[in-house]
Amino acid sequence: MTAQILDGKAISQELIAGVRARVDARVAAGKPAPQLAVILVGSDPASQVYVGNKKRQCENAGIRSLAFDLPAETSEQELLDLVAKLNADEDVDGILVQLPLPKHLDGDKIIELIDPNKDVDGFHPYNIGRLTLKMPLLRPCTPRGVMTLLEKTGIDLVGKDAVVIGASNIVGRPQALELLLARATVTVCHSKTKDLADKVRGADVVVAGVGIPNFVKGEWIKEGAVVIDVGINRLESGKLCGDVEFDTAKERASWITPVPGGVGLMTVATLMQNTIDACEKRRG
Ligand SMILES: Nc1nc(=O)c2c([nH]1)NC[C@@H]1CN(c3ccc(C(=O)N[C@@H](CCC(=O)O)C(=O)O)cc3)C=[N+]21
Repeated sequence: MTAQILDGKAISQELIAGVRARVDARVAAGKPAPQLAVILVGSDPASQVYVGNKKRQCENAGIRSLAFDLPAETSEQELLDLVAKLNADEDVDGILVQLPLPKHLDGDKIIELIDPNKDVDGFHPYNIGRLTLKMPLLRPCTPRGVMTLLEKTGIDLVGKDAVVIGASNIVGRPQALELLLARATVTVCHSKTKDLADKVRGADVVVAGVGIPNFVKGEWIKEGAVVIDVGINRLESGKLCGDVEFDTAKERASWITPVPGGVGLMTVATLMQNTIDACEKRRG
């Protein structure tokens, strides 16, 4: 079998057009467009690329973006004060603190201070708790974007065997919760998992987010499985590649996401969705 490509570029553009229509409807009704605050501390080159993409997609979606580009030496108190100010600002709908933060800053502590109703990353313990309890509010962008891609395949997830590789707070764990909510049978694998290849061989859906180039071998993929590659690894050549051995996996999968042009673009489009969701919920 040769896989169909799940085109993150096309699907993310569809999503953004949908967000744009909701924003335009607000503006036509005399309401303010949503406003997203993006806080970037330091100058990590990958973060600068991602934040640049977020700003560009805000423009396409009609969302106002407020950029806070802070020096790497920013103190924890300064960052906490900024978040508190944005929490209190009625004209701010979403607050995003780009991760990873410089080592002297405690990301968990800062995320916990964000107003959960403005937590468009869906990282606050309140929002993760809501997802855990089957009452999602703001959902983490990457896993929600992956669920949108899975919907596009038309495959019913109920009762399917899903294997998530990676157990991070921003990808693996919330991805497992999303798949469980969709009533798949979920196995979460991580660096201590025994016989990973066998687990993947049994999977109808594989979601890989480990950050190691070509970590998941094509020969592990079950014929007809859906393969979602969340990895974004920059090779020394400057080329991007995912966590899955794409060329061999695509000969077995029914659907597969490319890198670049897959999940990464969906993450940003889903951030736009979360921002309009947060705005409509908070302001009406
Ligand atoms: N608070 C926070 N929220 C995030 O959502 C968040 C974060 N921190 N830290 C880092 C990760 C990573 N992330 C990506 C965003 C866009 C692409 C993206 O646009 N990717 C393009 C190309 C990227 C490129 O050219 O480097 C693609 O895959 O085709 C990828 C990855 C958001 N993250």
